[in-house]
Amino acid sequence: MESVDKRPRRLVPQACVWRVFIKLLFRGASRRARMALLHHHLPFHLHLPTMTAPRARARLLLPAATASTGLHGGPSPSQSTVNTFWQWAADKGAMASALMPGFVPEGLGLLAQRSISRNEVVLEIPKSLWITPDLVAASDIGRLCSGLKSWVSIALFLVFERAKGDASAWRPYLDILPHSTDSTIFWSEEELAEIQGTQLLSTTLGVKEYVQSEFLKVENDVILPNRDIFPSTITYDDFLWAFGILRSRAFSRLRGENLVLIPLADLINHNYSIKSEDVSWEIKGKGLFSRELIFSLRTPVSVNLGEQVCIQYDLKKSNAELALDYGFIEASPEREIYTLTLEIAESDPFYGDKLDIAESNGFGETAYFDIALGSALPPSMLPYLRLVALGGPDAFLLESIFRNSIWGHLELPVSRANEEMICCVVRDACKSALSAYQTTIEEDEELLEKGQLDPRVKIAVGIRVGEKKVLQQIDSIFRAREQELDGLEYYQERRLKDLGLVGEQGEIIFWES
Ligand SMILES: C[S@@+](CC[C@H](N)C(=O)[O-])C[C@H]1O[C@@H](n2cnc3c(N)ncnc32)[C@H](O)[C@@H]1O
Repeated sequence: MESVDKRPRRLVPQACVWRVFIKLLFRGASRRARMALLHHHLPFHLHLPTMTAPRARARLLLPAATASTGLHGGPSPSQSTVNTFWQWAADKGAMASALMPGFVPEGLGLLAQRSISRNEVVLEIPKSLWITPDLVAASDIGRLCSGLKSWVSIALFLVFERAKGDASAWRPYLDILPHSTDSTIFWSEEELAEIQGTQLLSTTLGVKEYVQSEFLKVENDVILPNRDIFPSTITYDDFLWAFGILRSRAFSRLRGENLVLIPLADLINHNYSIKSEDVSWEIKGKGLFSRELIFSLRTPVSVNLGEQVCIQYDLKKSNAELALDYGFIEASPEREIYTLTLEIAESDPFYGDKLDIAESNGFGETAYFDIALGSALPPSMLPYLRLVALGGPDAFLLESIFRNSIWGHLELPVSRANEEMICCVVRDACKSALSAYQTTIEEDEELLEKGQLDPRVKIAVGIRVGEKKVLQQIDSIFRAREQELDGLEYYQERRLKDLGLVGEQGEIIFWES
């Protein structure tokens, strides 16, 4: 579905003259997602409400949620509700010979009714059962939805149909949808206090702010002027529910403008051990001349009778994205991502030249670098950092005669002052970010080892420990670099070498005239 930009807090390093902003965005993958799907929707600056951590401590040792209250606190659908939905989907042409919906630890899921081989087609859902912007356009509220973003029109459709109750043709589907998930957008203030200091907190607040602003627009422009069509009150919470449903249930390639909800197929849960993503489903033509589109789902692994058929939702999502979209995380280092956001400040005396250089090399005024636990820094991060920090005696490199070669120069240390500056700024930003967390890595790890955490607290602890580890890793990379400053080769030395003016031992060669 349409993504939203996530503009978290800015960190201004104390000791350095230029600014580095650190914030969480959807990871590298995320960056793609952000660019493709959402980035024009959020205001750049977000205000973070003050979160009070101490009240949240009480939750730490609560037992895990019990099945009787439903996975996410709301009532679970009853077996008969699930049966009604199953029958309704079959009547509308859904084909599922080898599986059935059933209750599983993740809420509802798809259970194998026999052994199923890898790559076997397990579900086929005709387009007539999909909820698309076109379906909304042809519905009772269709004429009111022209011009709305895809996700806004489908969200409005979901809350509109839900408010109709028995009168809705979609009731059997709406009845099996969860009341909420463990996505951070549904967390209480007390639960959010558990992620105080994290990029995920600012992202979550940013997303909620975005949803609220979209709701206010749709309320003013569509709902309130059409009271005859929307007789019952539709609230921000209803709209947030629909947003959460779309984020957690739309398949990864069926988002943005292509947003589609596919009932029954959207009961498929995620299994971290499945490493193939794209082969699990496709959209293909069926029937005479292949005119009818169907969504076809294959099992990516073989499954025994009674087991769940699952897929891999998205290999590239960070834990923060998983927590935000679906309400779970994984214990794997490549999912533990911190996004360093760098910016060429408008107040920089060389702003225009730097921006020009950044743009000629595929960057902008702001650049996002996703850093994963245990992985090297993204290759273009150091050149960009050096560019942002360039000034003083090094500023000659910004002159236009260097324009074609500057990026090559920035890939190597420019000067001691420049290199020291980048170490200082990044280390300051890391220290500042680390000081905002309420707990240490050791305290978090102890909590995780003890177990018995409420699912949301477990997500919170996993997220904050992951972010802190990545920040420590970044800090240690730049600490090591700081210690090497005297041994590095800088631009002037390289230039003299190129001109043959430096001897084997690094001495400057003079000529006799
Ligand atoms: C596409 S829906 C799958 C159907 C869902 N289980 C239900 O009850 O409607 C995605 C949601 O299922 C749950 N889910 C899926 N895979 C999960 C997993 N591996 N661990 C925990 N929850 C999972 C999360 O609540 C997620 O937001």
